[in-house]
Amino acid sequence: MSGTEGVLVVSGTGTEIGKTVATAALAACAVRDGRSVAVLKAVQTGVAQGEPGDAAEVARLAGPRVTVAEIARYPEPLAPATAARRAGLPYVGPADIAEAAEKLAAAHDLVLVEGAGGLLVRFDAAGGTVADAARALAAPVVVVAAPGLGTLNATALTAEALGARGLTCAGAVVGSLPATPDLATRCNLAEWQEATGLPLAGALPERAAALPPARFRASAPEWLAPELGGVWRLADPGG
Ligand SMILES: Nc1ncnc2c1ncn2[C@@H]1O[C@H](COP(=O)(O)OP(=O)(O)OP(=O)(O)O)[C@@H](O)[C@H]1O
Ligand SMILES: C[C@H](N)[C@H](N)CCCCCC(=O)O
Ligand SMILES: [Mg+2]
Repeated sequence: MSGTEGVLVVSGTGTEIGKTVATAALAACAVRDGRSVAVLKAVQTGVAQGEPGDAAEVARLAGPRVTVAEIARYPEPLAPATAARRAGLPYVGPADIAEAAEKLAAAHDLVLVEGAGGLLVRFDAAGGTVADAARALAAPVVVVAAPGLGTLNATALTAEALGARGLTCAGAVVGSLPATPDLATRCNLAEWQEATGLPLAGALPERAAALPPARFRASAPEWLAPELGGVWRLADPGG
């Protein structure tokens, strides 16, 4: 089994797509392989101070051996730049994200950086994105995507945006795969690389986040391809 090290940015085709759950699975695989892991939720929006956000969800699923951190949070469930402006709070831009990730990387084998929403969501008034942070870090990007009808276009657009910025994709991961995939999903999985330009490197079952955490950690390698630290392979989806 190979795996991940250094800094990896976990982005996706949009919000509520399974980035946090996929991040927890990536972290769990690396911990199982004996690596020290930190997860940085760059900016959390839509969660009040003291409430559990994405970092807490990663800690719950991936376990106490994973260091979790968050740079800032803003109360309204909006893009970070918008939420910061409306709250009258300082922006957290790509350079801040890169600096925080580098600090964590000095003390961990693997740092996973989760953005907010998709790749081009704005973090500051200058329009800085998590793609800019990935560039500053020279970090590969994992693209978490939906499985069903419409995902091929959204994933291909994300692939183009990565390519235009000279960024490397570490693989696309389906964030939540139904137990009984419909026709579009089966066809999407079969055509993924050809249609999107990104290699498919895993798929989390839709029940993953509801599993008891110990079971989540034990099962995570089944959901991620060897290049992401697991043993997943695409079974014939019948598309
Ligand atoms: N594989 C899965 N199993 C169970 N629940 C899932 C799975 N994938 C996503 N979910 C649920 O869907 C919701 C959105 O997932 P998640 O929080 O990972 O999205 P996200 O892409 O990280 O969104 P954001 O942009 O807000 O960070 C959550 O309530 C999560 O528990
Ligand atoms: C609040 C939400 N869950 C995310 N944290 C932020 C998503 C911003 C998406 C912006 C957009 O693409 O329209
Ligand atoms: Mg998230």
